[in-house]
Amino acid sequence: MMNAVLTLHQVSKQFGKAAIIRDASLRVQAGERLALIGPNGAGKSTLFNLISGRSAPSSGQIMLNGKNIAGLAPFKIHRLGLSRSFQVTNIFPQLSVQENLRAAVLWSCGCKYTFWKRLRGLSEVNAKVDILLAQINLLHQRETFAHALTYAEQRALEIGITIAADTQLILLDEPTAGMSRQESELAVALIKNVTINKTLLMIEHDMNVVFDLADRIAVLVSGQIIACDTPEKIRANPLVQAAYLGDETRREDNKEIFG
Ligand SMILES: Nc1ncnc2c1ncn2[C@@H]1O[C@H](COP(=O)(O)OP(=O)(O)OP(=O)(O)O)[C@@H](O)[C@H]1O
Repeated sequence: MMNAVLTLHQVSKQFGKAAIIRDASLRVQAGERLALIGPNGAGKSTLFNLISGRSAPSSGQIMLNGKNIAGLAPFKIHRLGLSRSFQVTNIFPQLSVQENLRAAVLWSCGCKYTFWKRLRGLSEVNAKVDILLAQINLLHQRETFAHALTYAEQRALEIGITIAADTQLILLDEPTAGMSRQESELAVALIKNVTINKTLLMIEHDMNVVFDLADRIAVLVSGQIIACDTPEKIRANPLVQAAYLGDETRREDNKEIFG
């Protein structure tokens, strides 16, 4: 059996009396790209919040490399090897692109202020920033204030911030939301590139992106994982088709994929 980087075992989350996540179990294998899909309000962001420590599950286990991380603080989970991006772009708009990345690199290695004074330390950080700039195709924008980037460039910067810590597991929340088809295609290429030899778990609504990027797809409906399989098997799964074609908001988009 392949190595699981992340394992969810019967994870549930209640908000008051409402059961939002119900007995979710999932294995994310080392090196795979797994997309979490599901209709609006299915609980995808809630599940990401449980995995990344923003909130604690009501019950169940979340194992990161064999260690139960359920209920740990986000920074502790990060130190154990998980980074996440958010649905809403999360950058420092008043800092330049390279300053954003430098801050992420410094934060990720737990560097204190004094670290800046050590030239060797600083040049190591700058070298890492250069690698990140190249990976996210923003070398030519290094001095640009983050607020002046295009939306797609801001999302790329956010991915750079997310991967700065070199964690084994990367969680991306709707990385192509709001992008044009052409921007999405560039973002997919970028994500493929930066997740080589990493493990990716991502929430994504755009089925073209999902089918292009994912090795496997997990489908969440009303807080339950109803299927987790290869893209082809998910496409042919009648339960998934019913869930998607029943989703009024995306019926037309989804007809193309499942219809
Ligand atoms: N803190 C909270 N308190 C109460 N209910 C919540 C809370 N957070 C989320 N919910 C509810 O949980 C359900 C799932 O929300 P969630 O945002 O996880 O869904 P989602 O699948 O990410 O949706 P979308 O695709 O629209 O982003 C929704 O009904 C939401 O109202």
